[in-house]
Amino acid sequence: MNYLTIALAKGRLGNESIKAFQKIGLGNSIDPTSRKLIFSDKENNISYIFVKPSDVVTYVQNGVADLGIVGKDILLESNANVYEILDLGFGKCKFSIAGIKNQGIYRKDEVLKVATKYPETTKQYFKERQQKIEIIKLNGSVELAPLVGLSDVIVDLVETGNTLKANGLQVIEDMFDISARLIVNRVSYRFKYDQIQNIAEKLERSLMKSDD
Ligand SMILES: Nc1ncnc2c1ncn2[C@@H]1O[C@H](COP(=O)(O)OP(=O)(O)OP(=O)(O)O)[C@@H](O)[C@H]1O
Ligand SMILES: O=P(O)(O)OC[C@H]1O[C@H](OP(=O)(O)OP(=O)(O)O)[C@H](O)[C@@H]1O
Repeated sequence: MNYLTIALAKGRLGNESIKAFQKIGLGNSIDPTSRKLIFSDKENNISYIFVKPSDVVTYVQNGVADLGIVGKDILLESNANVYEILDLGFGKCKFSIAGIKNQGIYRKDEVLKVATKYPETTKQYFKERQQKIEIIKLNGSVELAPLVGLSDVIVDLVETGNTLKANGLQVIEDMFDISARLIVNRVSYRFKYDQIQNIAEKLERSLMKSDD
């Protein structure tokens, strides 16, 4: 049996990711309350490493990890050279444009100021719609930007809509559906195909069961 390394995100997707592996009889070596960043499961020949959500792609793309779980938002933004083999169905939210007023956002001759944590996805989206924009790159609390006049609109993740509502904002346009995805290093997928496919199929089957 080959040795597999699996990169999981700390934070929001962490617990769901651990649960997904535990449902298929893996991941029992992980202690979510610990500050440790690496857990080895010698019985199943697997190591789990815990990294920042946006770094999961980096570890998988470089082959340090064979597999990873990451939000589709990060995949869109990073344009990573990895295989995305399964939609895991958790971490569901939408990538949306939001603003103070529900008015047309497309102002062909004017530059629209857009605050976001996701500059690449935002640039691409507006380019396809021939809207000139100025990106204001933020690292969080993006909803604040239109309130204080830093931007006209924001591009951010929306789940319940509570953050928008609490700040007097509303969705103007939904861009993409987001959820957690299982990603695989391209070389690992060739050389460890059976083992990886086995895990992916088990995860998929267990997801279908929990949908019932
Ligand atoms: N409100 C949300 N509802 C559902 N899923 C979300 C929500 N916000 C983020 N996510 C998903 O969870 C992933 C991780 O989000 P999390 O909030 O843990 O980290 P982050 O704040 O984006 O990253 P960092 O820790 O680097 O600041 C996101 O990439 C996205 O796929
Ligand atoms: O629609 P809701 O259910 O309110 O969720 C949306 C919020 O969740 C995420 O923020 P997060 O909590 O990760 O904080 P951040 O702003 O620091 O990224 C996202 O950036 C929104 O702000």
